[in-house]
Amino acid sequence: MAPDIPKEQKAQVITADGVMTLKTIPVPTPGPQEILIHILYSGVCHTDLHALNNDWPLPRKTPLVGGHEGAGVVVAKGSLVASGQGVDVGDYVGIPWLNSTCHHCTFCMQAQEMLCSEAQLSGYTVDGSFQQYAVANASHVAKFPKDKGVELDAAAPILCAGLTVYTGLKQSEARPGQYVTIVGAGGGLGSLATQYAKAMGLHVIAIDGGPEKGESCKKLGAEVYVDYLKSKDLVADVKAATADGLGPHGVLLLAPMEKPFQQATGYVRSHGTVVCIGMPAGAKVSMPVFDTVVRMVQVKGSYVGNRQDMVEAIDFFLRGLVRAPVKVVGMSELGGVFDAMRENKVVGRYVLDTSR
Ligand SMILES: NC(=O)c1ccc[n+]([C@@H]2O[C@H](COP(=O)([O-])OP(=O)(O)OC[C@H]3O[C@@H](n4cnc5c(N)ncnc54)[C@H](O)[C@@H]3O)[C@@H](O)[C@H]2O)c1
Ligand SMILES: [Zn+2]
Ligand SMILES: [Zn+2]
Repeated sequence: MAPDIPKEQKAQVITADGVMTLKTIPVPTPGPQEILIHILYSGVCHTDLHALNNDWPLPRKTPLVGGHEGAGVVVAKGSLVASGQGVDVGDYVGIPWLNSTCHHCTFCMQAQEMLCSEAQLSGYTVDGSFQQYAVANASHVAKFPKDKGVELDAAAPILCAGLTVYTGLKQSEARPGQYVTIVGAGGGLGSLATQYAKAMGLHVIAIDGGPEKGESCKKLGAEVYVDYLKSKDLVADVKAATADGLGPHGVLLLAPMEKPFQQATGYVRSHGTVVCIGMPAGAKVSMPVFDTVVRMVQVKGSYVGNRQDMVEAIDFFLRGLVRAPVKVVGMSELGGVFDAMRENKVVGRYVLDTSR
C-alpha cells in the first residue's frame, strides 16, 4: 500500500447486539479484483435503516459497516485490476448497492445482474461506505468524470436513490406527456424521482406528508402535491390531479410504509403500471383481483438498476437535470439522521462527510 494510506480509520459499525457505534477499525486491503476507495461522502438511504433494524428477510453481515452511496477517490488497486479497465488510482468512483455479481449466470449474462443469486450487497452482505476507506469490486463501481469537477457530496445520492428511481421510471413505461405519481416524493428517492420524471417530460403528482415536504416537492417540479396526512380521499385526489380525471399512467411506490401499496391500484389509470420500490418490513401488496383484471393494471417490482442504467442516471446528474436536496453532516451524526428518518422528517437526502 502507498505510504499515505493510514492503517486505521473511523467507521460506523453495527455490532452483534444491533447497536451502531463510531469506531476505529483497520483500513481494509483490496483483493486482486478490488480497489481501495478513500470515501469522502456517503448518502444515507432508508435501506441503511432497514439494515440497522435487521427487519428484512435477507441475512446481513455482522459486524457490519453500512452505506451504499459512497463517493470518493481510488487510492489503491488489486493485482488483477488492469489499466484500461476504467478505474485507476486518482479516479472519482462510487460504491453502489451491488458490490459484485457472478458474471456467468443467466441474469448476469443479460445485464440483469441485480437478479444474480450470488450478488454481494454493499453495506449489507459486505462492508459499505460508512467508513473513510472502503474496498469495492472494480467491475461494479460507478464512475464519475474527474475533469468535470464533480461535487461528490451532491453526486453520492445518485449511486442508489438516483439509479433506483431512474430505472423505476423506465419500468413504469410512462411516456413523455403522461402522468406519474411519486409516493414518498419528499424523501431521498422521491426527490430524485420527481426531478428525473420532470426531465423525462412527465407530469408529476407527488404524495408525501406535511407542508415542508410539499414545498420541497413543488420546488423540484411536482405539479400537484397530495398530503396523505390531510387528504380525506387520496384515490379521488390523485385521479383529480390528471387532466382527464382517469389517474396517472405510472406509479412509483417509494414509501417505506404498507398503506400506499394498498391504495395505488385504486388510482392508477386503466392499463397503467404500479412499480413497487420501497420495501416496508413485512408488508404485502394487495389489490382487488376483479379491478386488476378488467382494468388491465400491471404491478411490478423494480430493484436498483444495472451498470448501464447507472451510466445513464449519472449522465442526467452531469447534465444538471437532477440534484438531490442534500444536507451534509459529519459521519459521527449518523445516529441522529436515522432518528429523523424513523420519524419521516428527512426532506431530500442526508450525506455524511466522512472526515468529521
Ligand atoms: N427497490 C430498490 O432497489 C430500492 C433502492 C433504494 C431504496 N429502497 C427502499 O425505498 C424506501 C425509501 O427509501 P428512501 O431512502 O427514499 O427513504 P426516505 O425515508 O428518505 O423517504 C421515504 C418518504 O416516504 C414518506 N412516506 C411515509 N409514509 C408515506 C405514505 N403513507 N404516503 C406517502 N409518503 C409516505 C416519508 O415521509 C418520506 O418522505 C425504503 O424502504 C428503501 O429501503 C428500495
Ligand atoms: Zn439505497
Ligand atoms: Zn450472476
